[in-house]
Amino acid sequence: MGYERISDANIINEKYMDSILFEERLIDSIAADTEMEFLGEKFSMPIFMPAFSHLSNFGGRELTGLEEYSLAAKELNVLNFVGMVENDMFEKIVNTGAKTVRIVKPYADNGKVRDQMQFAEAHGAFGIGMDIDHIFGTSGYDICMGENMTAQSADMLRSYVEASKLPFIVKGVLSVRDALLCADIGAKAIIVSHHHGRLPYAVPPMMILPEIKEALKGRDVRIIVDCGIASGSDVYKAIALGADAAAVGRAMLPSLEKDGTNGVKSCFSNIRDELRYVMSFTGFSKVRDIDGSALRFTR
Ligand SMILES: Cc1cc2nc3c(=O)[nH]c(=O)nc-3n(C[C@H](O)[C@H](O)[C@H](O)COP(=O)(O)O)c2cc1C
Repeated sequence: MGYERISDANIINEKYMDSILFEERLIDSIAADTEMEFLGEKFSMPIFMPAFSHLSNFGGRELTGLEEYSLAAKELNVLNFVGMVENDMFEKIVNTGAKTVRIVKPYADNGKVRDQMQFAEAHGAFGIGMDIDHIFGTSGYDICMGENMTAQSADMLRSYVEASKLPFIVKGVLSVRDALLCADIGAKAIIVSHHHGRLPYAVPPMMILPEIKEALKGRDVRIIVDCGIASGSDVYKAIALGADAAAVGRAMLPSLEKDGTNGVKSCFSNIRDELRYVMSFTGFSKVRDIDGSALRFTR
């Protein structure tokens, strides 16, 4: 039999997540509750919106997909994220009333980075951040939607943190080394992610998560995980391995496309219900109590 090489980090990631199984702990268990706290605010579940961009008006509807999922975030009381957008679109998103983190691109035009961060702060963002895993393309620095990206030093990141009163979140952390640098520059949270497989053979975020969690012990840095998270079981595994919350991106796209805000609400509610179910089955009634003791690793 031939051996087929797999470099796609999305496939490697799915296989890793599916290799983790649950024990049951039913005696003395009570029905779980999915409320949680993140950076001083209460949310209904540890399941956050993704930092998306480029979503236009699905089905010819009036609002863009970005606004539709932001409305769902507001109605569900979950933390909202948005990625590469111009200021006018950011304003529409924040005006939905969703608590929103703006993830700014590592633009080569540093004035644009600072302008977008300042705009976010002035218009009521919950937090700001940067996706540091979108610096490189295969020919050098990446170009996205005609915008050049460039390298970001620790000093540059620190200067963004110092320029704002908002919590700063670094997205695209996939090593203990970068996680510790994020703590050093004063980031309040990181998103452990490979940005849907930008790097071939990228380590599954959940595989490296326990090491990152351990390295950040005693540092004031919260952890979010994304990539391939599509069910309550996936969210549970992320939390059990050390995350405070997980973000669901591509898995909610079909519901968003079909039914807009209501589709996303129903998708997230289903994921939350499965999370609650697995928590109850494994003996954890509160999100903050979940640990890895009910996980079984099969590889
Ligand atoms: C259509 C689309 C647009 C995205 N735009 C951004 C972006 O502008 N900024 C960013 O940090 N990540 C962006 N992402 C990456 C997601 O935030 C997320 O990290 C990635 O899709 C992995 O999560 P998932 O597997 O749940 O989709 C985008 C992803 C998709 C599919």
